[in-house]
Amino acid sequence: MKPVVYIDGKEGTTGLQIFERLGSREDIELILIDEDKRKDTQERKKFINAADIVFLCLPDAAAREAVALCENPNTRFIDASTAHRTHPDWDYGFPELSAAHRAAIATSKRVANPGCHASGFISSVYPLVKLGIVPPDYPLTCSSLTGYSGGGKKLIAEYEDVNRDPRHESHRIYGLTLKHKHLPEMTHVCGLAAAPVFVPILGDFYKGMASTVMLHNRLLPGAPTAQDIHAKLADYYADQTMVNVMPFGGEEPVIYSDTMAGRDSLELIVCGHEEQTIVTALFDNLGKGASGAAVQNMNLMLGFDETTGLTK
Ligand SMILES: NC(=O)C1=CN([C@@H]2O[C@H](COP(=O)(O)OP(=O)(O)OC[C@H]3O[C@@H](n4cnc5c(N)ncnc54)[C@H](OP(=O)(O)O)[C@@H]3O)[C@@H](O)[C@H]2O)C=CC1
Ligand SMILES: CC(=O)N[C@@H](CCC(=O)OP(=O)(O)O)C(=O)O
Repeated sequence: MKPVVYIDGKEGTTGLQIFERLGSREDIELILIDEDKRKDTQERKKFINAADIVFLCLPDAAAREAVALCENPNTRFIDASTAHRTHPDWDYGFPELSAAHRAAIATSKRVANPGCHASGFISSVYPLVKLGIVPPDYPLTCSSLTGYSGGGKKLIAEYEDVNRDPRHESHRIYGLTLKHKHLPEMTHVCGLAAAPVFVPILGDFYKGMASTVMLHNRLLPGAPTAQDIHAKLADYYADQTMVNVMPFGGEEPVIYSDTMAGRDSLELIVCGHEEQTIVTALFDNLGKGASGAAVQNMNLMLGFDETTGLTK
C-alpha cells in the first residue's frame, strides 16, 4: 500500500510548491480535499486522520488546530509554520545538521520544518558552534536577503499589484523591532546564549535567499582564518547532497540572492581573510527554505531516497 499524503493549505504558496513536487509521484497516494471544503474543519479532520503524512502549510494558529484535530496515532505531521519549531515534542527538520537530526526525523511523528531565514543562519552557525569554532556566547550578527514569496500570498499580491507603492523597487529592511519570528529557533537549535542581531531585507524578486553571518576571527578561540573556517565547514558537509560548501571565496566576486531560485539545495559560500569571515547561505526560500525541505523530510520519514522529486 502506498503511503497516503495530505497537504493542508495546498492553495497557499508553500502548499502549492509541495503539490508541484508531489503531484506526479507514483510512490505515494496524494489525497485532495474539495476546493470549497478546504477550510471546513470537519472535512479537514477526515483528511488528516486518513493520512500517513500531513503537510501543514497554514498560519500558525491553523497549524496548531490541525494537530489538535488528529486522533489517528499513525498520522505523521510535517509543519511548515512557526508553531512547533522549538517545541520539545517536535523534531527539527534539518537532516544535514547531524546524524542525530537525520535519525530523529526518519522515525518522527512530528517534524517542524525550518523557517527560511532560520535555515540560512542555522546551516552556517550550527556546525560552527558544534565544532567549537564559534562559542555559544559569541555576539553573532546576520543579514538575510529574501524574495517576496517568503511573505506568502499577501506579500506576493502587494508586490505584484500594478498600483503598488513605487518604493517597492528598492530593497527594504524589515524586522526593525529586532524580534523576528525566526530568532527563537535560531537560538534554540544552535544552542546560543543569546539571539543574534538579525537584519532581514526584502527585495523586488519572487524567490531566492542569501543569509550572511559575520565573524571577527580574532574574537574566536585560536583566531582561525577565513580559509580555516571554510575547510572545517567543507569537511562538515562533505557527505551531504542538499547542502554544499562552495570553493573558498565563491565562484564570482559578487553573490546574487536569487542564484538558487528553483532549486532545493543550499550552497554555503565562505569569504574573508585573516581578520574577518562571512558565511553566506544561498538557497531558494521556497526550496530548502520551505517546500523542498518539507518534501526532503517526507522522503526521509517514508524511507525513500531523500532527494526523490527534488532539484539539486
Ligand atoms: N512562503 C515562504 O517562503 C515560507 C512560508 N512558511 C510558512 O508556511 C506557512 C504557509 O505559508 P505560505 O504558504 O507562505 O502562506 P500563504 O498565505 O501563501 O498560504 C496559506 C494558506 O493557508 C490557507 N488557510 C488559512 N487558514 C486556513 C484554515 N483554517 N484551514 C485551511 N486553510 C487555511 C490560506 O487560505 P487562502 O488561500 O484562502 O488565504 C492559504 O491558502 C506559514 O506558516 C508560513 O509562515 C515557511 C517557510 C517559508
Ligand atoms: C519576506 C517575509 O516576510 N518572510 C517571512 C518569513 C517566511 C518564513 O520562513 O516563514 P515562517 O517562518 O513563517 O515559516 C518573514 O520574514 O516573516
